[in-house]
Amino acid sequence: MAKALRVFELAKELGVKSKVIVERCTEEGVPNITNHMSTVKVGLAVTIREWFANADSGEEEAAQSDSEGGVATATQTVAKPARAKAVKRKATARKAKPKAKETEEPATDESAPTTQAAAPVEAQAPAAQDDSATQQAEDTSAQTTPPEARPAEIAPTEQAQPAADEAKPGEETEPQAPTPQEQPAVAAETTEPTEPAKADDTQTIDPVKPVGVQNVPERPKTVMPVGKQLEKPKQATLKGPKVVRVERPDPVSPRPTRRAPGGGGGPRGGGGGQGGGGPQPPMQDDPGFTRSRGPARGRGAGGGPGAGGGDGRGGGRGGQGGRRGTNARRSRSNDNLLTGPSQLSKADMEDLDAKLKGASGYLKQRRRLASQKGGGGAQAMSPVVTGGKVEIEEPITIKSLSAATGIKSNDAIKYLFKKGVMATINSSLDSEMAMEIAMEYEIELDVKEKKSAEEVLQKVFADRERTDVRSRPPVVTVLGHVDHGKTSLLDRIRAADVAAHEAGGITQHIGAYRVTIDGSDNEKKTVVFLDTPGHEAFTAMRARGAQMTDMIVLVCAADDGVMPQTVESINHAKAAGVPIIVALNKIDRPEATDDKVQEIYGQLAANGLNPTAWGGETEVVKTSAITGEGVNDLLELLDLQAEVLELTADFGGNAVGTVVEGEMQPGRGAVARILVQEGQIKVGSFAVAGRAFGRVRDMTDDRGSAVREAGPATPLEISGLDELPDAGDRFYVTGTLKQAEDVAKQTRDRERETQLASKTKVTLDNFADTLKAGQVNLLRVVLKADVQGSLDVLRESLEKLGNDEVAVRVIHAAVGGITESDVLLADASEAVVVGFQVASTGPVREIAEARTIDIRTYRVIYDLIDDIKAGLEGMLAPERREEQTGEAHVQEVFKISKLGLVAGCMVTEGSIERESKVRVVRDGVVVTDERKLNSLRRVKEDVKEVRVGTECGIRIEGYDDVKSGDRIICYKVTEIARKLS
Ligand SMILES: Nc1nc2c(ncn2[C@@H]2O[C@H](COP(=O)(O)OP(=O)(O)OP(=O)(O)O)[C@@H](O)[C@H]2O)c(=O)[nH]1
Repeated sequence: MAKALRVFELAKELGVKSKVIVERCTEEGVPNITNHMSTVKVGLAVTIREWFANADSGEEEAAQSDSEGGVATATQTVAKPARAKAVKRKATARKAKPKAKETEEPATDESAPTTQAAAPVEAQAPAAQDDSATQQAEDTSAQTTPPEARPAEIAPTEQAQPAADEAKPGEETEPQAPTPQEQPAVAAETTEPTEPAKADDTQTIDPVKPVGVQNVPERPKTVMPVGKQLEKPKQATLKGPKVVRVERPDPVSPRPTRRAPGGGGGPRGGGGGQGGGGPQPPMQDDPGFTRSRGPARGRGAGGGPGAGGGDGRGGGRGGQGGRRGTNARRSRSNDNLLTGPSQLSKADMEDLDAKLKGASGYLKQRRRLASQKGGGGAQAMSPVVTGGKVEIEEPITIKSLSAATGIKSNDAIKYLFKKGVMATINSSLDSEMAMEIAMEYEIELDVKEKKSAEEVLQKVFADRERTDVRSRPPVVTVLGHVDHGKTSLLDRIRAADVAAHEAGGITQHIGAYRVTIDGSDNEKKTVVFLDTPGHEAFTAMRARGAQMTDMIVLVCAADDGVMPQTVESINHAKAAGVPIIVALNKIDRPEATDDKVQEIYGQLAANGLNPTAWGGETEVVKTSAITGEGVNDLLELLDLQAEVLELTADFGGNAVGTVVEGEMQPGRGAVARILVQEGQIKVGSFAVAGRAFGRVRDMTDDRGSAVREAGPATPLEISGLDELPDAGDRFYVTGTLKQAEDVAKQTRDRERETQLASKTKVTLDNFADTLKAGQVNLLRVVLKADVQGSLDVLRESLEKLGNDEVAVRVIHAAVGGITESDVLLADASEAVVVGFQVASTGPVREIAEARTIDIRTYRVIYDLIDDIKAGLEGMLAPERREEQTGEAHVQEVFKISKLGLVAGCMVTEGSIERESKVRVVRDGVVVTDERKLNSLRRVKEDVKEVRVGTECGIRIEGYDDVKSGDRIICYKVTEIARKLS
């Protein structure tokens, strides 16, 4: 609230005597100003200041031309410095208000003092006047101003009127001195609104600045400008970005720590100040902020960041206030939606996001636009917008790819469609395809294989502390070509005649044997042998054998030499990185001559196994499984090699090993043959192997003896697992059954996922294959086998058979005998049932017969594969071979009654046979084909054959369009059954 002054205070301020003011007031009819202690209302004080200021500025002119006492008196009393300042301010006012200047220009010299006196009222828009003040100003003007200058002088006063008019309408035309009762009321009205309008709105002119004394107190803060600017502040002329106000400002919860102090611009920082004002709630504890509020500056139309920021401190802060203002922030944030990740803080982003979510109309449109352009907000963070590296875990589906990268599922599906791949959101993608899609969006996909519970378990075992490390027996794998004598050699070593019991004389599945031999130092040494099948179909099993072995004995028949599977075995050994010792077996055979041996050495050397006899490093031992020759030498070499390798294992802790084989045994259920590689396993141990888990019920060694506990390098058969594990599965003894179960169940889930994924697996390659499959003749097979390993390799072998036209599809493969459900499945899917080393029961056979389902069982793998191959070949369309036997030229065509058209021909090549097929060629074009002859005549006789150089009459069955000049070609067709390569 503005403070009223006493006369003496005002006099001091103006540098005049109190008496002068009292006298002037009395002269002007101002009531209640009787002595130096009289109270001067604010409005009156302004008027009094003007009197003395006017008197000062018009000093010289007044001295010459103005004879009016009031002004003349004032002129004489105004101090010089105050006068100089007033002149300066006036000049500034002219700059700021050209309009005011224009009104002054017509003024004559005589009117100049008056005009100058009126100008401050107009241009400076001083604080609100009360009626008396206004009246005083008008009175002054009326006395001194020429008629032509009056309207311009009065105008601002009229504009300043509303406040007064409201109180006293109609009084303007008859100016009177206000009554004492009216005056306080008007003063109250005029002083109240002054509060919000602070100094920075006063533009460049300070009409109430003291003119007499330099060190006078600050002008009263409550004094408000009058005239135009009170109601209509001058428009800020900012050049900053135009901010579109899009909605009513939302109340923003104050964040004092984030607010810049300020907002009230300096003289030229008004723009920034405006930006900072308006919608902000007052923050009383923040003076800078408080200054920024208010109707005059708080229009929310301020410039953007720093726009119009003043050069003074206040201006700078005003600019900052503008940047922090809600509207400014919203404007900036919205821009960021389009331009990408912003510099805004997390809090700002959350704030923005919340607003966007709740917004409608324009903002939603902006958000949509931003989303389409891929900028701003959450979208901006998405790799689909930013590109870069993205990790994804297998198995990958379109859905998971979309989730990881932000690529829309539909876009991925469309992409695949364009590539000719039909897919759905749940379709699996191989990693290559997923990467290809990602690359379209400049995303580098880093495909991570999912770490299974088993892998975690494996790591636990790998990282565990070794507590009882000791030397262990070597594990030796015997590899070699089929029938080169692997099993016989092993038999010789372990004195067990396994080969005699093998159906077809072939080792069908992997076996592990623990053999005690006489070591090089005459100590008994134990060696574990793995006997692997030699047939090509068992490649996978051989590979597994090589992976768990310490060294390899490569059996090569001395009468045969290095064969394809010998080379393959060498490659497996090399891949496993284990030493190889060659057993040149069947050395007792007459074909095993020295020359042959040398030839084989050459073959071995050519495959990277240079024999020591040739100066190489590969030991080659000549052996005979029949006579036993060289077998001890071989064992000695193995022992030496084991010493070199210094093989050790941890005999403490839980066992870990590898499944060698699994089979279902009557009364025992799932039986796993395992090789323990580290730790201990006991009857009662909890174990997991692949999908199988359980508690070890019983254990037998390789000789069939029951054991209760076993350590490293021990081949065992164990029962107690709930399912059959696969050959090659890692076997772990776990602390609890739950742990084993968890690992096994996860493996089962993964298998199921993989199976499901493989059903709908989409790749560019297999899509074409799938299409072809519609045209391929499929031989569907239900496959049963005695053990898992055989089943795996049989399945692989069968599915490899076939070509573009025919193929085998194993629709079901399982270990065990042929059951009714196998037959029913085969019936439903038009399949054959094939059993290897398994049988079917009588009732099952009866069902099969009733449904005409073909059940075939085999004991030798060759027979099974050959039969299936023959079945496939039978499905192949036969090859059609055409042989031209003769050609005749039509010389003339006759129409014979009862017979129709007859072509008179000359046989030009071979012979025309009655039973042959013919085609007609006209001008090099076949006009009809695969026709039969209706009649073949020579002269008038029907004949079976007409030879070259002979004329004949030909009638073609169903074709009467033969013309002279046609060629009739005679040919035979033979069909040849095709073979699969
Ligand atoms: N004369 C002679 N015959 C042998 C020798 N070793 C094996 N044979 C014979 O060769 C044939 C095949 O022997 P296997 O031991 O079954 O050969 P394999 O390599 O184990 O054969 P697969 O199990 O099919 O891989 C048998 O008839 C054996 O009697 C040998 O040193 N000398």
